[in-house]
Order: sequence, then C-alpha cells, then structure tokens
Amino acid sequence: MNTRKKIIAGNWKMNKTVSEAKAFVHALLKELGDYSAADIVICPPFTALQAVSELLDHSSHVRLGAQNLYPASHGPYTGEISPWMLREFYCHYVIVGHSERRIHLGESDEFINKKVKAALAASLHPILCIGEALEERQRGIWKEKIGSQLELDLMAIEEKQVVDCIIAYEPIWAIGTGKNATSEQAQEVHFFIREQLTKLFSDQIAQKIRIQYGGSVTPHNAQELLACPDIDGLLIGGASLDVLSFSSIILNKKL
Ligand SMILES: O=C[C@H](O)COP(=O)(O)O
Repeated sequence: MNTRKKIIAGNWKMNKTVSEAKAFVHALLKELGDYSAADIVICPPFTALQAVSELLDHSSHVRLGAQNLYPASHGPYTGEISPWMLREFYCHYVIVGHSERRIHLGESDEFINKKVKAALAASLHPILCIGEALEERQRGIWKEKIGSQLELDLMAIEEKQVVDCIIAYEPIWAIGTGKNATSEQAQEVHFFIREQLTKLFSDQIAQKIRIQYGGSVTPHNAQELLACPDIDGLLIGGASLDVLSFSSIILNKKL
C-alpha cells in the first residue's frame, strides 16, 4: 500500500465560456461538499482562469490548473502566458506536453523540458503528459517512446524538484476515441514509468511521484483504473466537461 494521494484532474481543453465555467464550478462544489479523499484539479482555458479562481476557495482541495505556459517570465512572446501570470490566478498545476500540443503545435521534448523547468521554478506542479501513438504500440516500441519522453522531458531536473511533477500517461490512441487502455495495459505502462523514474532518479523518488492515466476515462471505467497499484489518479478530458459525470468519477457514484 503506497501513501500517494490520488489526483483527479479535468482538462477542459478548448471548451466552456466564462459563464459556462462559472455554472460548472458552482455545481461541482455543491456536489463535492467537503470531499477531500483525492486532490481535484480543474484546468479551464486561459479565458476562464480568473472567473474559476474567484469561485474556488484558495485553501480548498479543488485546485486550479492551466493547460499550458510559456517558459519565460515575460517578454515579446505574442499570444503566450507566463508561469507568473498563472500564479497570479492561484494556479497550482499546469499541463505540459499534452499530445495535442506535441502533434498540432509541433512541441518538442526539448521545449517541453523548458516548460517543466519554468513551471517548477514558479512553484507550479507540472502535469507532464507522455504516451505512445497507436502505430508505436502496434510496432511494440511503446517502452522506447515513453522511456525517451521521460528522459528528455525531465532532463537536468533535480530530485528535490521532480517530486512536484505529476506524470500523466495518455496513450494517444485512447484520447477522445472512446477506446480506453484496459486496466492491465495501463498498469503495465505505469509500472514501467515508475521503473524508469527509479533509473533516472531513485526508488525513493519514484515511489513519491504520482502517475495519472488519461484517455477515454468515463464513470464506467474510472474505478477499475484507479484500483491499479501504480495508477495514482486520472486526467480526464470529455467526461470532465459534465458536472455529473466528473463528480460521479470523483465520488465513485453510479450515474
Ligand atoms: O487531457 C485529457 C486527455 O487528453 C483525455 O481526453 P479524453 O478523456 O477526452 O479522452
């Protein structure tokens, strides 16, 4: 039995206006009551961060996360947002390296490594997303892909800092497809990730780092995934957009 507290995060991606976000948070807080068994994180788009931040009690167990940052404190980076701007809204977490940004915006491991470091330097917890494509799984090279992402994305990060990272294993073939990894497949990869963290850092550090699963999580498959020994939480896309489905996953309630 490990002592890692579960962490369940909702990544809203490019969804919800400010008024929709506010309505969601009101309803979610009502549903959750004084629940505190897991850390809960909501990651709205930048435009709704301030509104959501104002609705969340900053000492609350429901924390605010951003979906991205730029690895500089300020300057001529049109359209970008710095870690310190996120801190101003009391963000505690920031998603880094999501496959949608790697694929659509060409983000490299080198750039993602800079983002992880920038987040940590601003006392934000990076949720570092890694995962293989369908073709890489079919060719049997998922270990090489995930091992390399971990090594490059966490390059030159000290042990005392890396414990503040959360790793999210998101097989690309499972994202938004309705085809989640089975709990056996996910546990196998999470175990591998922890082994790699042991090699890169130490067993003591690897045992502390929380590893989330993401990819077509629903109220129907969440508990089976969460029951796996190396799955320490979930990063949820589609099912986090609806209060009842997100809260039923958190509270383990039947819909
Ligand atoms: O960040 C979340 C993931 O990309 C999973 O998205 P999904 O739950 O809609 O498959």
